[in-house]
Amino acid sequence: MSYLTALESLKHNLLCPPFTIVNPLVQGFNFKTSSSSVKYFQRRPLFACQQNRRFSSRQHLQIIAERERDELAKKNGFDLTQFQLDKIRNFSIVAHIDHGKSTLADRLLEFTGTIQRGLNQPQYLDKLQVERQRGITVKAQTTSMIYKQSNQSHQNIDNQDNPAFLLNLIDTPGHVDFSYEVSRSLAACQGVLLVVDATQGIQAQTVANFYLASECNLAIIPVINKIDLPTADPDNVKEQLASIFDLDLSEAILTSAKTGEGLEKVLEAIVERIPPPCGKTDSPLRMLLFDSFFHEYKKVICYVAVVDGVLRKGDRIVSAATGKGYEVSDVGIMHPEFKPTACLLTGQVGYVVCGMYSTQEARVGDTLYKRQSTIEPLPGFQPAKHMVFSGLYPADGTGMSELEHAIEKLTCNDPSVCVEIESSAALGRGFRCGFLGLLHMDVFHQRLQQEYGVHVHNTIPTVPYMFEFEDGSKVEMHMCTDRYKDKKLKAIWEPMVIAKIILPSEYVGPVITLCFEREGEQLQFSFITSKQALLRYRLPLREIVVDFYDVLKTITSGYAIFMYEEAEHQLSDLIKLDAFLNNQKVDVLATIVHKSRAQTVGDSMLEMLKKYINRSQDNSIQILEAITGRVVSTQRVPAAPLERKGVKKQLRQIRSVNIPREAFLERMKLS
Ligand SMILES: Nc1nc2c(ncn2[C@@H]2O[C@H](COP(=O)(O)OP(=O)(O)OP(=O)(O)O)[C@@H](O)[C@H]2O)c(=O)[nH]1
Repeated sequence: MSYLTALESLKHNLLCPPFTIVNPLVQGFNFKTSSSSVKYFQRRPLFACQQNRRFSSRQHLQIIAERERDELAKKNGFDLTQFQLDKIRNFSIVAHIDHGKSTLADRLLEFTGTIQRGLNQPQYLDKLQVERQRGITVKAQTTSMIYKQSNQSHQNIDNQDNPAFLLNLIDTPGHVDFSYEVSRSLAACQGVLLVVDATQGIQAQTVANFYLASECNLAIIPVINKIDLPTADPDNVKEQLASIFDLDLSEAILTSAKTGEGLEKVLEAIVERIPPPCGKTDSPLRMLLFDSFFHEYKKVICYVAVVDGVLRKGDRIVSAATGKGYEVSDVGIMHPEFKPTACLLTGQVGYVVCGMYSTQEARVGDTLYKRQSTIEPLPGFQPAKHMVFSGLYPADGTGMSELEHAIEKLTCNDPSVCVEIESSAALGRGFRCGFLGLLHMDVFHQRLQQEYGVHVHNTIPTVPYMFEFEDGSKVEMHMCTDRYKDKKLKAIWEPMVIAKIILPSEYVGPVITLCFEREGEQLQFSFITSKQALLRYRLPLREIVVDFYDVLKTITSGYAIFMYEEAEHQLSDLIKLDAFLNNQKVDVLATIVHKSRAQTVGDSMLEMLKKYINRSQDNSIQILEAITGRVVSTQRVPAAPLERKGVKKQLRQIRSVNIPREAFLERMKLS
């Protein structure tokens, strides 16, 4: 574990009163510790401590801290039993990217006294370093708040004295690449706040999230945010909500997450319009595992929604997916950090620690239930649909097993990534991973480095092609492997999407040109209103995943709404280019390109290889079209003395030809 990771873990999970972070060297602390921990502190002077206490190691500190935290929780007695079903509301905040979800979530946490903070603090629920650096949410976060209605607002509901409600909020990401986080979160909710930026109006993910929530039969509360901005046009947004979603205009709540305007109305609407969960309190326990993450000491921590029954610390539970049994060692809610409770009741959302060690055990969508009871498992989740695949190989001193552990832990927190082992003659052993998009892939790499300190080389991302062989069989492939070298390739089919673009009429011309350039086939062109047009196109996925949306946003000044759904694979003019060194095929150099670009890509690959190839003997390089065997490009590299001494060490020997690692990395940038 890196020092920074340890520190973050301490900050988030360990440091509750009476612990503080101190710098013992700067503050002159006299640590009477074992010699190894003295060394530890000297190398890493920042550490957690409690005055007048001694800790012989980090583990010792951890154990003491956890024991004290549990004692504290018992003393404070966080009692969830007061929140029976009718006093619970579970909801997600959903929106298009940057419409203000996380800011609104922060304000709600402040309003309910769940967090106290000053101005200009980073967003509380965007906890990951990558989120703070990029300014976007990539991970759904769950937090509970206790909301007491004011006398005035409460008079409309019932006649008890100021009842308290347990509100479970899930803040979700807005970018389409993280939509799997949204769909899983919705499974733990009965309603959503659909936030729309008052200056931008309805956008692609507003539409996608609206339909996701509707499909789950959730109550939808439209919230028009950023009304403090001079360009805000809430009336226009209300009209859009009515025309596109058929929502009642009076349902929309106007807010400014910046100034705090409208917050109480939002909380009242949550209590009044979102139904309480409808589980059975006296049935056997059934809970949905909807998220998880890996904790250095406790191992997997599961986020669960209790659908029926009650979960208590010490209960023995079973996973419906694996049949394995566990004992619950800790249970609680996020308020706003881990708050142990004695139990979780029907309808409540919280965390469970039960000794699971990996993603093989903690499967999102799984049903957990009590041993010796018979239950019907919950429906679970649709598997994630991977749009791009890329190889990850250890780099810069990272070992294969280190990378494997890091990927295992990270996929526990991001189950939308699929992983399988692959090996390449050029890069050694690595992993082939599937992602929901390029941003998702980028964020995954960054998290590997920042949260687990591992370094990776990634291969060029590809979409999943379908290879058809002469014997009639078809196989989906996301790398140019030689696994099926005994079969004769007949054709390549590529994944397609049906794209729907809603845009102001004045931008129709440039968007039609863009779709044409990206090999799109027009399916529909119509006008929704006199000012808004609708275009539908069938497009190759490979053209979408790279930069289509960015270009579309630029040419329409950000006004186009873009959505797409999967379509069937299509037989395409694609060809596989194989590279031959001294008449022998080198699988890691193979690539798939459109026929029209075969010559250009073949030539540049050859030039690049020539630059790097070992000239100690006569070598020939050829790029061939795999199906027809047509030679696209060919070169001879004549023998010459090695230019650099010692270069041999860095070379990979393939088919008796030495190729340096950087050649493969450069090759990845081509095509
Ligand atoms: N003026 C103004 N700015 C706001 C308001 N709400 C959010 N913002 C700003 O809008 C930007 C995006 O806000 P976020 O809360 O990060 O948006 P988000 O929807 O959570 O973004 P993602 O999670 O990345 O999709 C930030 O710069 C916020 O400070 C508001 O009511 N008024």
